[in-house]
Amino acid sequence: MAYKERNIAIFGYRSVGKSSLSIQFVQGQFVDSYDPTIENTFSKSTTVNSQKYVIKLVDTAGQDEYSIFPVQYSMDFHGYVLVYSITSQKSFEVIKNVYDKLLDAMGKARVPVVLVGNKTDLYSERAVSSEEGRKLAESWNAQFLETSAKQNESVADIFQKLLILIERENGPAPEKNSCVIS
Ligand SMILES: Nc1nc2c(ncn2[C@@H]2O[C@H](COP(=O)(O)OP(=O)(O)OP(=O)(O)O)[C@@H](O)[C@H]2O)c(=O)[nH]1
Repeated sequence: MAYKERNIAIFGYRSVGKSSLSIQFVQGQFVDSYDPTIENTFSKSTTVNSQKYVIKLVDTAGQDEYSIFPVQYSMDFHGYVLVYSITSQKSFEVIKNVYDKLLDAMGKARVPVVLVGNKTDLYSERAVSSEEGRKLAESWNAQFLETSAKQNESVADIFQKLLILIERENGPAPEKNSCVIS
């Protein structure tokens, strides 16, 4: 069966776990060291609903509230993973900012996005409630997940959900209703 190529970029404040989520998804391992990313591209095949996909995953350099949205990420990308850490209110504020800039750069009212609250294993340091995350995602019409890259919790679900969203966005138009009212 033919496979579909999907380009996905992962955004978020510094140190929220973008690289760790990418490496956990692509290589199935967690590296407990911190090495700030400039930009990294990963490739991974996966199957969702019997459709094969090859994902090109671009792990970006951490953004902050002053970052200018890198315009190259608004072109040729099918969907986005927006990550904050549940231990950092600051990272939650930054991700709202990143989302606004992303929409501006794309010139669209909505884009396929999965909002991810990472580091659930650090539950004693939680600073952002699940409810806050869920509400933000709802306001964006996006999907929401909490994950732990460390414990490989819900990491593959991020990409499964995003591929389904992208499919909806790019899929064939719904069949016209052939019912004629006279
Ligand atoms: N406990 C815990 N630590 C995590 C988790 N995910 C990432 N970390 C740690 O958080 C630190 C930053 O992780 P990275 O994956 O490098 O974060 P990043 O968002 O790619 O960082 P930048 O490249 O600076 O933007 C590292 O020390 C990771 O080991 C997680 O789910 N749980």
